[in-house]
Amino acid sequence: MLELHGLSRSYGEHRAVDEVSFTVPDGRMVGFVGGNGAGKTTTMRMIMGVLAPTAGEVRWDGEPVTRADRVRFGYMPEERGLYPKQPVLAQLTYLGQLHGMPQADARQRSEELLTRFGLGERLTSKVETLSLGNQQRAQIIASVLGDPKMLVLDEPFSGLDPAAVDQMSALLREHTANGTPVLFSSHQLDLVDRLCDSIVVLHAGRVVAHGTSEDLRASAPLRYRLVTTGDTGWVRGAAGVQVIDLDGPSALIQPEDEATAERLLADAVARGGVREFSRIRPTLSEIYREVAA
Ligand SMILES: Nc1ncnc2c1ncn2[C@@H]1O[C@H](COP(=O)(O)OP(=O)(O)OP(=O)(O)O)[C@@H](O)[C@H]1O
Repeated sequence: MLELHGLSRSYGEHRAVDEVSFTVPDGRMVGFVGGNGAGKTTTMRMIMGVLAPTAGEVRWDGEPVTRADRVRFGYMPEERGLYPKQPVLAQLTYLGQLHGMPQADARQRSEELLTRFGLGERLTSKVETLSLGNQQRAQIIASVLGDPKMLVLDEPFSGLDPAAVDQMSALLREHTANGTPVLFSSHQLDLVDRLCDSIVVLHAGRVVAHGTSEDLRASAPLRYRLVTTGDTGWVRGAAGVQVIDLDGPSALIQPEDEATAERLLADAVARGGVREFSRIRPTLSEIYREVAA
């Protein structure tokens, strides 16, 4: 398990990361989201020891993380790391060896993964001759070589087509199934929602929300869509109800609690036909906009 305790980093007067604390439990996939400049990359660099924290600590399995621990972490940095001029299989084999794999194993595993991800015909191609999406596939493969104990991936899904997203998701799931904690950053909120066991939302260097998508939804305001057979304008006068949007027969409302919602429904039934009365589940994007506002 990876734990961050009060991790902070300043650049001069600017506090890029401000007392960030969260955990990535064994076998769990945690999505790290936040707008441009929120501090995700800075946090990941501190996890990997590329950048020293101004304050706070990273712990691995209950102890302060060491250099030896980090050697066993798979890392996909924002700046990427493959050499453009080198053939892809040779390069991944070399990186596998750096992670302690014997050369033959590193080559076999790299070839197997490259083939699985559609690059079986490109083993001897130089990295720079691959499309950006295919370079990205090779980058992800590089980060999972050598049985990593933890995966820290900075925007691994950016630039991947939907098929590659599914293949890479399956690959990461294989690692969590073996107990490996996975932390990845992304701006693709629907993907994070679909894939992750829990989500950390960073805004201006601070954690503003943390939990499963169900937890985050539960903390979002209670909202219903009410559609009647007539004009629904009367909801404006209903006690304890905030009207978010009103368009003829259709209203988006925010009752202060469930009891108020039930009263409103009874009122609507008494006034005539009710076509729809449904709880609105906010998307992760909507929750994100609320917490980052
Ligand atoms: N080397 C640096 N020197 C000065 N400021 C920096 C440096 N690196 C990052 N910052 C600042 O720290 C803040 C956090 O940046 P960071 O790259 O961690 O954000 P991010 O969440 O990864 O953003 P993005 O989604 O755009 O990649 C930003 O305000 C950025 O300008």
